[in-house]
Amino acid sequence: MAAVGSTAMRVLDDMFFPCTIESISYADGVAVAWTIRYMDDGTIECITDLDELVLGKDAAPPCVSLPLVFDQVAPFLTPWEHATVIRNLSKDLRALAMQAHRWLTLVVGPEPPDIRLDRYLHWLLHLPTDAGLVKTSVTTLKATGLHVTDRDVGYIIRQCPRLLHLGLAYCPLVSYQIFPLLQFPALQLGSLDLYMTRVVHWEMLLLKAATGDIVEVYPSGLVPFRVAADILAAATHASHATMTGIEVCFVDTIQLDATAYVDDDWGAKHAFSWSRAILPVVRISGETFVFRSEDDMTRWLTEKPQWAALLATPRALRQRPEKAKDPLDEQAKLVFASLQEWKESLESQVNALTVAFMQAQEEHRAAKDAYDTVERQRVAVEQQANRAVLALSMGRDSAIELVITTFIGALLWHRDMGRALQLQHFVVWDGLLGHTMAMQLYDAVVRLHQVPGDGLAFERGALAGGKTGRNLRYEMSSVRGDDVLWLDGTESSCPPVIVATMRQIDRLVLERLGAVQAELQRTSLTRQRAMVTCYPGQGASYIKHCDNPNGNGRKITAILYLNPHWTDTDGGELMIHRRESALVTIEPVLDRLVLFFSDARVPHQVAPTAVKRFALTVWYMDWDEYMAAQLFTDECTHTAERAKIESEIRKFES
Ligand SMILES: O=C(O)CCC(=O)C(=O)O
Ligand SMILES: [Fe+2]
Repeated sequence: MAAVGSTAMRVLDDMFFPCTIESISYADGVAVAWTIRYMDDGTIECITDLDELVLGKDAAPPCVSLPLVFDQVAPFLTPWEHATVIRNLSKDLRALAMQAHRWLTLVVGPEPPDIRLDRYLHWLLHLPTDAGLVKTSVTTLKATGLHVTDRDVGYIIRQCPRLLHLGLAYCPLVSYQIFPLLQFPALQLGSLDLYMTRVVHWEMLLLKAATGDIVEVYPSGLVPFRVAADILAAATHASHATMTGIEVCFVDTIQLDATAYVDDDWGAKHAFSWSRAILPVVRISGETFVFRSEDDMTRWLTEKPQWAALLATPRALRQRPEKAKDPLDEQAKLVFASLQEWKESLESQVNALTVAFMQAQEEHRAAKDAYDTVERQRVAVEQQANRAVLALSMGRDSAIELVITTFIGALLWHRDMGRALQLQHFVVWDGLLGHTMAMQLYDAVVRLHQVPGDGLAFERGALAGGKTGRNLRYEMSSVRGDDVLWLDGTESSCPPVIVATMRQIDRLVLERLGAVQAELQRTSLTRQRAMVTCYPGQGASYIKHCDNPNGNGRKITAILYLNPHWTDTDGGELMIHRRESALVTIEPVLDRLVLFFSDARVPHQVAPTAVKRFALTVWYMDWDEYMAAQLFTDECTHTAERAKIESEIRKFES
């Protein structure tokens, strides 16, 4: 155990510093701190970690004392280094200085980067040493940040005859010319490691100017950087001057700060110290160089004043000399300009279309809103109307029902006409033909009734005819008091207005109503001949009946009334029988069309008429039912039917 006064070595970063133990502090009988005094500079320090001390016999103090070393180093130091660095370095320096001639390995590295220690290295290499006091090897020289050149490397090698390995880290300017040193037989140097060290293939650049003068440029001032090419490529303003294969461009758009760092193509960072914005970029045989500092450039320019003139007038040089116009270039420019124009016009079209599209979208949205609103109103009206029709069709007030039904017919037309037909089995539609055409039809019918011609003569309305219409037919004016004329429209003397009217009713029933009314959609409808009727007055009527009581094929009865002068007292109303003995009364006024299902759903009658009453009736047949009635009514049915009709007639007569 070491005692106060014994010698020791303080170990820091693998370095040994001789010291003596001044005092030892104890806590609970255990040593916790050692106060040591360094032998070289006499400073005192307190150590709490015993591992940092090597105690014992080997810890012999070196014979060189600090004042000696410091005195020799001092002349090489700047005042700043003197004040701040030397204290830390002195221990290293002294230890190293003792050993230089026995070094086997030397690694020169970049820390700390901002302290130039090449002077110390030179001093170290020349320092007389005492071989008896140094250790056998030193692995690392930590005095770094050296600006090592080929010359320095050569010097180190010559001064350290035992050096087996030399490592250079971040020494930027070492050339290939040092490699032959490795083969030099008098040296033992076995390996040279270049860690991130830029090796250039020239020591000195000889620039030959136009005058024939040679300009010497040392590598420490001019370094080829890939980034220099990038600077040049990025430059929007560069002035050029060329002299015998050397091109100098002054780039004035790159602002390099005094401390700008630029990566070179070895990945190393190089500090630029340019306070000016104008950066000369030199191109020699295709390689691009920049000066790392204004100092370097100044040195270079001092060698050759004509380059300085170039720098002094960079702005005058900025204008590139006008090239002779190449017609192809001109052509390309025109094409480019027209393409550019085209592109711009397309862009503006796209913009305009986008605006229009957005407007249209807006309008569409507004229109859709408006449509939705109206549609909602329509549905509400429709529902109200349907409710009213339904309520009335229960038979409470036939007069109002008629009005409502007519109203609905006028308002909602086909679709809702189909709905009305569905609900109440009949509909009334006023103004089928329009007044003019209706009057033409009226006139034609009256004329036919007055002046029968070409076989178009009215006859008494017949009854029965049975299911097929071919069985027993009879006339009985107390049952049916009209005169009738059947027309199919092909008769030569058939008035064209009748044909047009039939077509109009067809269009309504077959095309429109047939397309929307569910029951009619399922039926294949065909129209029969038209029947023109004239109730001659004097109380002529038609008693309550159904047009298709027995499956004779009639599906829809359509009656168009033709009485322009009808008044309340004329009678002849069509009376439709509803449930619970309610009656709907329909006046047979001009151009009023009544449609109803021909079967038992709509029993109806014609009230006694005081005046002549004209109408045109057509029946739309359910073709399947009609054909079945025609084909499958056998003789037996005929006989039974006939007997039944005869008994009916007797009943009427009695
Ligand atoms: O003319 C009318 O109003 C109805 C006639 C009728 O019911 C018929 O002919 O079957
Ligand atoms: Fe009828």
